[in-house]
Amino acid sequence: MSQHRRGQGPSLRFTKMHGLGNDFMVVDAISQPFRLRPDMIRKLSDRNFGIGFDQLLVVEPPGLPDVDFRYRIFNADGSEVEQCGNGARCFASFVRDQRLTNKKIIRVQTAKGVIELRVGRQGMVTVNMGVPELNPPAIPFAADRQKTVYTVDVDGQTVDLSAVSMGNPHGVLVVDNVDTAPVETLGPRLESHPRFPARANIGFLQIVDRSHARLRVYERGAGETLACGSGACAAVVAGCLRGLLDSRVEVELLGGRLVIEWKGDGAPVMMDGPATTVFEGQLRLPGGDKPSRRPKQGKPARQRS
Ligand SMILES: N[C@@H](CCC[C@H](N)C(=O)O)C(=O)O
Repeated sequence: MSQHRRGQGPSLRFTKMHGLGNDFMVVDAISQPFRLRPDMIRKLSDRNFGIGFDQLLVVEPPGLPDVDFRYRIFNADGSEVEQCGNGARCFASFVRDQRLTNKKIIRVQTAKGVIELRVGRQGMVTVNMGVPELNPPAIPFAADRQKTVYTVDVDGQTVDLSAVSMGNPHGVLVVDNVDTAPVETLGPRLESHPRFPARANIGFLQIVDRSHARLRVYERGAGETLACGSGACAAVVAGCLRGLLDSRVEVELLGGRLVIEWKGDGAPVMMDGPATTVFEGQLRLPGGDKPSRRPKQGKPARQRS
């Protein structure tokens, strides 16, 4: 429970976790009061002046029947988003470690629907990430009709990409070699491109063979990360639709490997990978950031203002 010391704000227990180096601050907002403003999230995400993380994950009681928890996700820039695949695996491991559940199959409500997490052996978790969305307005992506590959103008140059939503928006480019791909330059331009009105995560996909791929992702609201689970799912969907990949693919990211399976049209994407706990900590919040019992429902990420 939170405690107050004279002249200081309340304290907050958190756990630092990662999925293949995509790192998280995870907070149990069921057994302690919790609320953080976006500016506070940005400060805490700082790797020099804060705890350092790509995303903040918050565990809340469910708001729907037949669901175990509600899962809220905030990017390092403070924006609330709909989906985080690596975070989902850490979420499953966290709620079991904290004894919030002993179930091995956990149903979780996200801002874009319900996902199912299956806890396996040796820290591995399988996530049913749901059916990918390819309809442009639902991604959202500006296009007059649905296509597998769109040509996008970036400062006078054209780039071919696929647009996929895994609950959150992704653009996927096929490149010859991820080591030399223009992730730092093209990533931020496409992340905030006007054709992605809610911004997007941008994946650079290298096909090794039909069941192996390499991937780097410039994440919306976090920059390039060591791994992006929803990005790996979107990349495999894009690769399958382009006829370049089979239905079961090992995706090599900077931080390690994920196995992604997609059986095609109308089928959900399954993601298999590890979840790792690094340490547990307690944070003294400034007086002005008093947690409240009722966390406010945030809006999905929009254009940076
Ligand atoms: N790292 C995540 C994705 C986190 C959210 C993303 N940056 C967004 O804004 O949609 C993953 O593993 O999927």
